[in-house]
This record gives sequence, C-alpha cells and structure tokens, in this order.
Amino acid sequence: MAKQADAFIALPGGYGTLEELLEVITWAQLGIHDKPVGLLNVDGYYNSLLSFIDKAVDEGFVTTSARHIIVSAPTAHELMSKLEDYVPTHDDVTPKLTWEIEQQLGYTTNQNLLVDL
Ligand SMILES: C/C(=C\CNc1ncnc2c1ncn2[C@@H]1O[C@H](COP(=O)(O)O)[C@@H](O)[C@H]1O)CO
Repeated sequence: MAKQADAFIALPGGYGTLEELLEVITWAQLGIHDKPVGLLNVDGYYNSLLSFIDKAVDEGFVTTSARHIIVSAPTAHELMSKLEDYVPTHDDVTPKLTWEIEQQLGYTTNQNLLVDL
C-alpha cells in the first residue's frame, strides 16, 4: 500500500495514527520514498505537534528539509492542493540503512540507492 500511494494523509487520531504518521515521515527522511505526508489539521488538532516539530528543527534534531516532508492544511481541499504541489527536497541517506529497512518492508522504491549493493 505504501509503495502504491502517491501521498500519505493523517486525519486526527491517537497513538496508532501518530505511530503510522511518524513511520512514513521517517521513511521519507531515509529516502525510502519521496512522497509527501499530509496532516488534515481539523480545528488545529495538530497545531501542538507541528509546533513541537518546529522546535525540533530549531534545536537541530530535525533538518529543515525533513520538516518539509510534512504538509498540513485545515481542509481536505486545501491539503490536496498542497500535496499536488509538493516537491521533495530532503536528502537521501546511506544505501545500507535503506536496504535494511526495505528488506523489512518487502518493497523497494529508490532504485538509485540499490545500484551499488
Ligand atoms: C505493526 C505496526 C503498527 C501496529 N499498530 C496498529 N496496527 C493496526 N491498526 C492499528 C494500530 N494502531 C492503531 N490501529 C488502529 O487504527 C485506528 C486508529 O488508531 P488510533 O490509536 O486511534 O490512532 C484504530 O482503529 C486502531 O485500532 C507498524 O505499522
């Protein structure tokens, strides 16, 4: 499902939603995919999470380019528009780490990273 998707969208949710959300964000950060991750920020539900992530950027724990993976909007229409305009800017990482994770996932998407293996 992750391989076939054009993007990932999280609606407001609890631990399970947050776990899946952070998982697809880290996959993008690791270069396993280059798809955007959208937050449907209904009534500002994700404001505090987005503020926390911005703090992580300020503190140097998340890169600015990795922050860009997350796209948020208060309405589905606005979110879809932003997702369609998304251009990935985050960097790839080491082939070995990507390979190990892809083995667990059972799929590969970034052929360039596998050439040297
Ligand atoms: C093995 C992995 C994750 C395991 N967690 C879940 N797997 C499947 N379904 C889940 C998981 N956590 C929550 N759910 C269901 O999703 C809905 C939303 O959950 P939330 O906690 O309210 O956000 C709900 O139906 C849960 O039962 C690794 O991917």
